[in-house]
Amino acid sequence: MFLKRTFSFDAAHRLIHYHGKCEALHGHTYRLAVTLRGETDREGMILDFVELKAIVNEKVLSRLDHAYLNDLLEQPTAEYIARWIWGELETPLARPNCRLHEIEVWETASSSVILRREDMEPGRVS
Ligand SMILES: Nc1nc2c(c(=O)[nH]1)N=C([C@H](O)[C@H](O)COP(=O)(O)OP(=O)(O)OP(=O)(O)O)CN2
Ligand SMILES: [Zn+2]
Repeated sequence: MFLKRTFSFDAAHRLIHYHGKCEALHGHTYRLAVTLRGETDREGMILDFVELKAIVNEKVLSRLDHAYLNDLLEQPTAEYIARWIWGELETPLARPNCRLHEIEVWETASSSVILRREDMEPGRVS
């Protein structure tokens, strides 16, 4: 079974290895979806939504919201932001009954990237 919770954060960035309007400093209201895959525990939950929110707030949103993303990543594309978020969340969300399955980052209402566990396997190009 899959469990998903969505979040949002506002951040500024510029794409330095890019020729076009996104080279210039600008901002987005990003949306983030965190999906776990697992089995229900004795409380009937894959993971308490409240706990998921607290972990994502502490590990990710506290660092990305109202931040300049180039301070964190040289080229803060949605792809690299998703990878960074995966690295921050994989261990804190790991449980005997579930683990991180997917990160989706929307840069605009119509554009998103999806990063799944299989993309993070060694040797995969992602
Ligand atoms: N594969 C990717 N392509 C682009 C990324 C990215 O992260 N991954 N990022 C950008 C820019 O950050 C840019 O801000 C997004 O541009 P655009 O989609 O044109 O966004 P707009 O808000 O201007 O959307 P409109 O629908 O044109 O108003 C570029 N590419
Ligand atoms: Zn942008």
